[in-house]
Amino acid sequence: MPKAELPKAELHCHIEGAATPALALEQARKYGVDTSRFIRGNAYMWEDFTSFIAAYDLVAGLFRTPEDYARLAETYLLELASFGTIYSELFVSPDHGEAVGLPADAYLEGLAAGMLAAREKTGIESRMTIIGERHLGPENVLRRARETARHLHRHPLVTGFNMAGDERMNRVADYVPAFDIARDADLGLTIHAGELTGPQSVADALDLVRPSRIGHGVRAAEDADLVRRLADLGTVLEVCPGSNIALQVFPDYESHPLTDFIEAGVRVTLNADDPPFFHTTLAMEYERAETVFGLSRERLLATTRTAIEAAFVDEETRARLLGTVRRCADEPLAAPRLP
Ligand SMILES: Nc1ncnc2[nH]cnc12
Ligand SMILES: [Zn+2]
Repeated sequence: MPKAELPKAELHCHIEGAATPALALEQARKYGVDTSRFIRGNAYMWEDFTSFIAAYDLVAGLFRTPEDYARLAETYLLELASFGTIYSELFVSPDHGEAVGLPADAYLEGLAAGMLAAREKTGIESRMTIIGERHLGPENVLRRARETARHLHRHPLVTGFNMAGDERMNRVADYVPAFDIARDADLGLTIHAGELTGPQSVADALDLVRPSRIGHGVRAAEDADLVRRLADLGTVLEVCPGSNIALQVFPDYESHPLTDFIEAGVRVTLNADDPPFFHTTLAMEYERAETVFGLSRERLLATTRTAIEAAFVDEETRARLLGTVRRCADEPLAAPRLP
């Protein structure tokens, strides 16, 4: 563990989007796949949201067995732990497993093996939130919610339900039955909204899904009443500044509303979304929050605390992780002591 690392926690990282180009290239060699369409040098190639999702799907297609997914999760979590991350909530998408013939069960078991191996080696805690992909349509997301509710007991690391994908397609209302099933199954709820479309999608998410967290939510900044509503409700935003700039949700960091939300009392967390696709890491997000957005060390610690408070974990785990953050706040130069 490097010295004097501020404890970090993330609530928003898509596991397939965490594969580095180097790991993707190794997988491509293993399966004899030509990657020249989507990897050049050490970078993924895409230019807008649509081509990003296309590249992302091609990378996901390079992971085909439970062992591949175990390696992906363990590699990513070990990297997170190396810079002081104590908790990571991975967004996992069984649609990607199914696309290469890997059933959801085997997909989740592979990921869980990697998560447990990383915890064994470093103490990093992690959980999985199941993604329904919006652009695959309401029926598909509903099927995913039903299956997730059924699989809960077999996969104790699955604790949440989410919808990602192309927010420009269909209406939030079309997906309400899926979220109702997930809520009834006691899964934590979060939903991508206010990233590719405006504040109305955040308002719809609050009205119809009633999630405790929103993925991105940044375009809510265009509506002052909505920002007040987020603050009053205590809804936690999973803010991903590097992703927002890479996907041109905002032209530059000066236009990004992170600090406006904080000043308005909205609860925010820092996240990397799909780190290598957006040339970022969680460490870089924390670093940038300090150097570009001007957040103090106390504010960064508060951000980690908010993430742990909003994490989809059992109360015992939450208390233990909050204890780690508290000890670091008391001892400003101490590295996080993982259990
Ligand atoms: N930034 C993002 N927005 C919506 N869906 C995604 N899936 C992976 N990354 C995403
Ligand atoms: Zn996302």
